[in-house]
Amino acid sequence: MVVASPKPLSSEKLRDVELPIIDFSAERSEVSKLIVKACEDYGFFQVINHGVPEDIIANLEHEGLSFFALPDSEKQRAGPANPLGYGCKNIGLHGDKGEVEYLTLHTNPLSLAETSRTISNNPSKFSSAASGYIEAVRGLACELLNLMAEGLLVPDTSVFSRLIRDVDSDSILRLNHYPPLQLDWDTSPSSYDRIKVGFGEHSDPQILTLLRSNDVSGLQISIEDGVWIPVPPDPTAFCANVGDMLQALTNGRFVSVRHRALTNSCKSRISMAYFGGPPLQAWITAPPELLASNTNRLSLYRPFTWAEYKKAVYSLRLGDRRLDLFRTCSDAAAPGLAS
Ligand SMILES: C=C1C[C@]23C[C@@]1(O)CC[C@H]2[C@@]12CC[C@H](O)[C@@](C)(C(=O)O1)[C@H]2[C@@H]3C(=O)O
Ligand SMILES: O=C(O)CCC(=O)C(=O)O
Ligand SMILES: [Fe+2]
Repeated sequence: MVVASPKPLSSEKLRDVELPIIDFSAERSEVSKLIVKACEDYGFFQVINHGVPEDIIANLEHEGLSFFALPDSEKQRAGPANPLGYGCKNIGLHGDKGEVEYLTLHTNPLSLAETSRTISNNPSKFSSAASGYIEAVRGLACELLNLMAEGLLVPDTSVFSRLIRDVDSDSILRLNHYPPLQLDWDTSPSSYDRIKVGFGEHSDPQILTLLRSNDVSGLQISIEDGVWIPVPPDPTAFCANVGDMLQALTNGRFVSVRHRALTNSCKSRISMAYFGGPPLQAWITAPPELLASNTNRLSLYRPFTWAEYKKAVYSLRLGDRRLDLFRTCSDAAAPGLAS
């Protein structure tokens, strides 16, 4: 069957680019150089041979699929997403919509145990699958952040990872489910336009996101407005997204990647994203070594706390470029926020 794209997607360009794949089992200094290059060029890479045990991933995927298969009335017990909990089609608080249902959980063990009671009839099974996954993926995220600091020649190599290892880190686990689209036989041929936006264009606000999906395509990244690069699905890999906080912490050397997820398949897509965030009171400032490499030794962003940034995140729309609001030079700020 020919798959056509609906109006909002048809004016866009798709570009076939080979995105960086990092083999985590390769030699350390080589890995750190490649990661830095990927974060500078794309703010994105895929990690293979990452060492997160398959059964840990499979357990959480199984729990997620069981939850999303429940009748609506049962899923609603875990909602509405405010912002934690179950949400369907509404993203955030300002009218963003998408063909997605999701569960957003705080990684804090007490919060996780509490939310699990609304998610499953066997809450301890759900929370142990989620906490096993969080622990393993946080370990990988910390290692990647250490490699980034090494590659950037920052002497304090745990300067970034410390923020997400902190017991008070404000990190999130999110399960997204993009159901296969139903064919509507009795309407016009346009009902065959099967590509829909599951999760609209945005950047992730936190430091680093590690996202794992099943073998169904949908994720795309953009490094140029209106041009999209599809990410080949690989259930054995993790996608790493530089978040807004890492862009600020590297004084703009790394770019927080704009991305989105489309639903385009007869198969349902499930993704599990770990968003490594700092503690609420943490100050976001680049280490001095990264300021010195900047031509005029200035910081691109004014110092701010994650709490202050998070407030801005939740007061804005999904696609807004919020980091621009924190730039030091007013003339360098983007003229406007996306609608
Ligand atoms: C529209 C929104 C949803 C979001 C909070 C926001 O106001 C803007 C950022 C969105 C985002 C994108 C990445 C993650 O999926 C997320 C959990 C996050 O931290 O920022 C979502 C937020 C959300 O769905 O609550
Ligand atoms: O499901 C995906 O592939 C992307 C999800 C995403 O970008 C997010 O949850 O922030
Ligand atoms: Fe995202």
